[in-house]
Order: sequence, then C-alpha cells, then structure tokens
Amino acid sequence: EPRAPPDKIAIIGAGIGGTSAAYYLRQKFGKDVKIDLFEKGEVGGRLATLTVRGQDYEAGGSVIHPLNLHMKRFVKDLGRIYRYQSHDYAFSSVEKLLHSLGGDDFLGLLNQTLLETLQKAGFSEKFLNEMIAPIMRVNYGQSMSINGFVGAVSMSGADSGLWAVEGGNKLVCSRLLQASKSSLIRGSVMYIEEKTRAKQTGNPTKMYEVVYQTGSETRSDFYDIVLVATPLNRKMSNITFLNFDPPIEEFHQYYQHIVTTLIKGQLNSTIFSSRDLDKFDLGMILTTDNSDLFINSIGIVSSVSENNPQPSTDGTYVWKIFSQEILTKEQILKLFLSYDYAVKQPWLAYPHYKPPEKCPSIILHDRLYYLNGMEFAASAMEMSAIAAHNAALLAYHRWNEHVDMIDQEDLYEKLKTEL
Ligand SMILES: Cc1cc2nc3c(=O)[nH]c(=O)nc-3n(C[C@H](O)[C@H](O)[C@H](O)COP(=O)(O)OP(=O)(O)OC[C@H]3O[C@@H](n4cnc5c(N)ncnc54)[C@H](O)[C@@H]3O)c2cc1C
Ligand SMILES: CC(C)=CCC/C(C)=C/CC/C(C)=C/CSC[C@H](N)C(=O)O
Repeated sequence: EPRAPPDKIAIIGAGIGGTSAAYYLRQKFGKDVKIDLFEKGEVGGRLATLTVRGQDYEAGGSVIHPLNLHMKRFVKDLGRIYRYQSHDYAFSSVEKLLHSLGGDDFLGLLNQTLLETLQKAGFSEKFLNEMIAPIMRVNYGQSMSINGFVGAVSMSGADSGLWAVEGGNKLVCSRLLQASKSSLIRGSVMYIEEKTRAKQTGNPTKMYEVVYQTGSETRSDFYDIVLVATPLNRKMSNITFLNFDPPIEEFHQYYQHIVTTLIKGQLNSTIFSSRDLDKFDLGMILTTDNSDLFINSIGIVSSVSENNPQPSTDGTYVWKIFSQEILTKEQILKLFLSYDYAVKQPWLAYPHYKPPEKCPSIILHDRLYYLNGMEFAASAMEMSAIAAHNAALLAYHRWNEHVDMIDQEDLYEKLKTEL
C-alpha cells in the first residue's frame, strides 16, 4: 500500500531553488498536498533586475549555459544528473551526487584549488594568470584559489551561446510558482521547531512548526516536510532551529561580498587603452589579480528586453561593473568621462570558496531538507535547480521508504543497460 501523501509542505525561499523545489514536489506528491512557499523579499531572490532610465537590466544571476549536444566534457558529465533525475534517483549528500557524476576525480575537484587542478593539467602560468584568473574574478569575485569544481563551472560560464530569459531570469521563478500551484506567504521565517501534533486521524504525529513574521504579526503553521531553500547563515536567512535532538548545526560559512553597479555613461577609454576614443571598441574588460584595482570587471549590457546592447541617442551604453566594495563617486569618475545615472546593488553573492570544501548536509533532520549546501560545490542558477530536484526526489523517496532510489552506485552503467 503506498503511504498517504503528506498534508502540508513548507519551502523557505522563493529564489530559483525554492520555486523549482515547489514545482518538483508538486510533480512527485500530486495535487492534494498543500505547498506553502515563504519569501521575505522578492520572488526570484538573487535573480533580480535594476532599472536604468526605464529599462531593466539583470543585476544578479544573468547568464545561463546552453545545454546541448555540443557542450564541453564537464557540462556533459554534469548532464548525467538530468538522466539520473529523469529516472527519479536521489542523493542524500552533495558529495554522493557529485561522485555519481564523475567518480573520485570529480569529487577530488572539491578538495583542491583550481590552480592546482590546472597546473597538473599542464597549463602555463601566463595562460592561467591572463585567461583563467579574469574569468574567475568576473564570475565569482575570487581568483584561482577557488575549488576546481566551481572553477570548471565558471569556465563553462565563459562559453559561447550563453542565454538569458526575455523580461528577466526572475520570471522563471514566478512561472514555477504558478505552475506548482503553491501558496506564496510573504513573511520572514524566524524559527522551526519539531512538535508532536494530533492529526485528523487522531494519531499523534511529529510535525514542524514554522514561525514567521509577516508585517508586525508573528504567525505559525505546522508542516509534515520542510525544505530550506536559502543559505543558512545569520546574515542571509537568520533561521533558528529550536529544540532539535540532536541539535541542528549552525552554519557559519562566509559569503562573498560583491557589488553590481550599472552606469549609463561615456567610458574613459584612456585608462584601458591607448587607442583614440573613436577606435576603442571593447565591450567587456576583465581584470587580472592586482590589489590596486577597485573593479573586478566592466562590460556593456543589454536590457532584459534586448538581444544586443543598444546605445542611446547620445551614443552611450549601460555598463555593468562588479567590484568588491561600493564604488565611490571619485572611482566612478575615473572610469567614466561623464555619466547620467548610476545604480548599485550590494550582494552576499555566493560562498567564498576555500578548498577542501565540506558541503553542508542535505538532510538536516528526519523530514527537514537543505538545498543550498550545493552552492559550496558551485553557485549557479542551474546548481540550485539541480539541488531542488534532488531534494524533492529525496523527500518523496524517504516519505515512501523507497530506499532503492537513494544513493545508488554505478547509476551510469545501470541506466545504460536498462535502456
Ligand atoms: C551578482 C551575481 C551574479 C550572478 N550571476 C550568475 C549567472 O550569471 N549565472 C548563474 O547561473 N548564476 C549566477 N549567480 C548565482 C545565482 O544567482 C544563484 O546561485 C541563485 O540565484 C541562487 O538561488 P537560490 O534560490 O538558491 O537562492 P536565493 O536566490 O538567494 O533565494 C533565497 C530566497 O530566500 C529568501 N529568504 C531568505 N531567508 C528567508 C527567511 N528567513 N524567510 C523567508 N524567506 C527567506 C530570500 O529573500 C531569497 O529570495 C549570480 C549571483 C550573483 C549575486
Ligand atoms: C552549472 C553549469 C554547468 C554551468 C553554469 C555556467 C554559468 C552560467 C556560470 C556563471 C556563474 C556565475 C556566478 C556568474 C556570475 S557573473 C555573470 C556574467 N558574467 C555577468 O556579467 O553578469
């Protein structure tokens, strides 16, 4: 007899992770489960736009990799996860998931720096310093000391054919929310506590009480399953786990401070090139490691409604700058001859990578799951979506005690012969 589905599931966070989780949980558990999605800010989370002169531009997650038959080996290996997930297999830890994709070699990437990985592969110092370091700086605000796995993800983020969603990537989140028929609860989750409750059947059942603040009110509700889809640290989500036995560990991982600045103006090209202004045609400038620099990268961007960047009537473009600190007016005036608008968005953007990497647990407690441990392998929209699909499958299989669908070894060979 299949077990009756849970009555209620809570998801905390309506970024790409939480909304994908809602979508996959609905697929697995069916139409009768009530799914509540808690969000303290905007749906989309780190997928967000900023407005410059009436046009919206991506300020957070902006580019998506074209997953197709021509992708490079790394992306192909990662592609295996789609196959495993399409056959409903789940993993109970990020490490087991990565091992299933590429064995010990893949897992080993988490424990060594990108520099070590690429030096072993024979790349020259010059290539590493002048090509690879700038890609790491634009994508993850760090250099080659990051782990080899996120380094590989970052390199695929410098591939050709990257794409974005017309109207803004955050639209994916609102559409997933609609498609999953979940209820959005605008509020900030403060506590989660396990309590015993009498259900309608009269049986005492262990449930999770989710306590949240909405406006000036504090409310709470009970759930059979809870998924946390936001980084668990005091600065980003500030959720306390009360009275768990054994206690749920506090995560203190440091997230990288990155500022996105959008500026519409006339670049001071003389600081980048000796060419005459009318011959300067660079649309993207990356930087090598140099502590004197105050930017990581600067590049022309399109609005979310354009395919290609368009100059405005005065010939100026909108430039996106990534920096570690908020740019001062003096710094902006070094970069631009003139500008008519600047808008800044500081982020706790992604983990500060420092191998060897230990990814936080996916299973925090019996029916309490955590998605964002995946970010310690690599932070990207797709990684959050993969983590969400995995957590939904894991929650489903554990609810129904399908042990044969969790942490299966040799899936690649198994699925080859099954097909
Ligand atoms: C500047 C920048 C550029 C990036 N560029 C790219 C890119 O080009 N391509 C790419 O693939 N990735 C990129 N990324 C990474 C990508 O944006 C993230 O990996 C991804 O969006 C994370 O999604 P998430 O749902 O896991 O987390 P989030 O988007 O952070 O979602 C978590 C949500 O939970 C909410 N929340 C937190 N605490 C609570 C609480 N207590 N109660 C209720 N709600 C709560 C938050 O408000 C938030 O909306 C970039 C990130 C940044 C910051
Ligand atoms: C998960 C896989 C296999 C691929 C994802 C590749 C990808 C799109 C990586 C980008 C990750 C990232 C954090 C980029 C930040 S900056 C993005 C862009 N250069 C910009 O200018 O906004």
